[in-house]
Amino acid sequence: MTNPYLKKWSAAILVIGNEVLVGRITDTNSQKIARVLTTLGFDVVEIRKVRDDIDAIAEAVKELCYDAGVVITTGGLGPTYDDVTAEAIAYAIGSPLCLNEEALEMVRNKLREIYGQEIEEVDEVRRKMAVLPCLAQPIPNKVGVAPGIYVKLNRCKIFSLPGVPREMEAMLNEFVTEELQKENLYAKVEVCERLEDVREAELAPLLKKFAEVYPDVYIKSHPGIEGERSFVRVCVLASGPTKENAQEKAQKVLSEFLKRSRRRLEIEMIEEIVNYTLNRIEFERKSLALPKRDKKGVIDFRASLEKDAFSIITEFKPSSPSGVRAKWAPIDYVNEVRPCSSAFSVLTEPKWFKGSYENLRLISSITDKPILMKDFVVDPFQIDIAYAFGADAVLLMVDVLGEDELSYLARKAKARGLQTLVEVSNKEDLVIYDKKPYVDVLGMNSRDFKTLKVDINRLHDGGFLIRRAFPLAESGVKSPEDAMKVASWGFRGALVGTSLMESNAPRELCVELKRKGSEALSARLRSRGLTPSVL
Ligand SMILES: O=C(O)c1ccccc1NCC(=O)[C@H](O)[C@H](O)COP(=O)(O)O
Repeated sequence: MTNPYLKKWSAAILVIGNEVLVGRITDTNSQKIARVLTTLGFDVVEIRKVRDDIDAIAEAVKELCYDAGVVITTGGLGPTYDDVTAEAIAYAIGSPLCLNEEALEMVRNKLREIYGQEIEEVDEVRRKMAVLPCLAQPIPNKVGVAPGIYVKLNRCKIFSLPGVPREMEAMLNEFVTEELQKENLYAKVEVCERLEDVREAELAPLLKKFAEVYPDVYIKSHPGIEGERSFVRVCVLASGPTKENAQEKAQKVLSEFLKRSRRRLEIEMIEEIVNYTLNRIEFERKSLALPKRDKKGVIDFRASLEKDAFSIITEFKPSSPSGVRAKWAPIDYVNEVRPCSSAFSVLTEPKWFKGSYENLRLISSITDKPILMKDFVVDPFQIDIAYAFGADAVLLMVDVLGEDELSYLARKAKARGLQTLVEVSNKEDLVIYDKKPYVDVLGMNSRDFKTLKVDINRLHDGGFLIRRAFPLAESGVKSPEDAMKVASWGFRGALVGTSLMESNAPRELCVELKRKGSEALSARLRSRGLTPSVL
């Protein structure tokens, strides 16, 4: 029987021989066959080893043929009593055995070549090598005597090759390759690069992420040590309709991986937080019971920011790596800043920011303003968490996620009805991400993640680069003057945490930030002959 879902491009390898099982011989054939099959575009789904036993071989061939479109066996084609592959294949496909005249001629020619004389009659022992399943085609053996066997079991192509490596390789590289190239399969290309001074464990979380985000490529790390220094070779195997296409796909994923891993390792603090978050989410996936969302519907985050000339997102931030002397508990804080707040941002990261999902739920239950869940979002489960605990938008950081993972998570957020605040840390990324349709609000952070220092001058004129998304200034806005500056640089709002959390009078400060930002914005519009309509 054939598996109805059999993929003709999946392949399996069967190594036959007691000598392999008792450890007398090291099997190198399967590795070579796997490599050739992979470069031909096949997915090798299994490599199995079996003893010289007709029933065991036949059973294995049938099982492997159930799931694979191609099965290559190696070993058991010789003249001795324990060479039983031909008989086993015949048994597996339900065919009688026949003396194959073409195969006999191949054996005779080879013997003539070896002994340098005409062979009248091939003896009984050697004739055995020409007895094949009646439906089989013999495969010429350019190096040794025993012909290989090519036969089909329903849609599964079976190639039986000799166990002697040189003989096996000659058949594999010629007959088998030519036959399989007719399949018109996708081309496969592997590209690799070495990352120096890094350990495999440090890359493990990112590798896992890439395997999730790029399910159609195979990404693998190979660690090594040279003297005192450790390195990891990272390889990406991709397939495509043409070799060029596969090469391009593999190279794109590899380059993205190298860029991301170098950046993450460079920004140590972010790397530490992200790795901790990946583990935390694994734990939460098993232990956190998601509540039913209390809030009805999702509030339009962007529309709320657009209502005001200059908007303030007030952040509830109990702690942070750069230090916050927080003076406020959630309810009091919300009541204080409510009049000036266009939206709230609630930290949920527990270790460095002392945030919690409970704060998110609480704040969302006492305000009708939209809520941003502020966390290091690296896993789609966090989107479910955000929704369940009442958020209306999520933060996605370009420095943490890179382009493809970010778009994957953004699509997940959109599917939940949540909006996105995409955060970048440089102006080049502002231009790139402004074009992405899944970005609702585009924020530029003035914090240098290596030193954690904020410098709002880094945002200079950044807002003007944003044409489609809502332009938001993030971090370091402490005074009305700062609000005026970022508004004069084209930003239409600011995300403010530390200065409000540390203030004895956050309402006054927040109102002033909003007023001065709005004034600067209207002055800018008037200087361009425009009438500010939302003031
Ligand atoms: O706030 C930190 O120390 C910090 C450190 C490392 C990564 C992110 C960090 N902050 C996240 C933010 O983006 C800010 O909380 C947000 O922009 C508000 O900034 P601020 O008004 O300066 O608190």
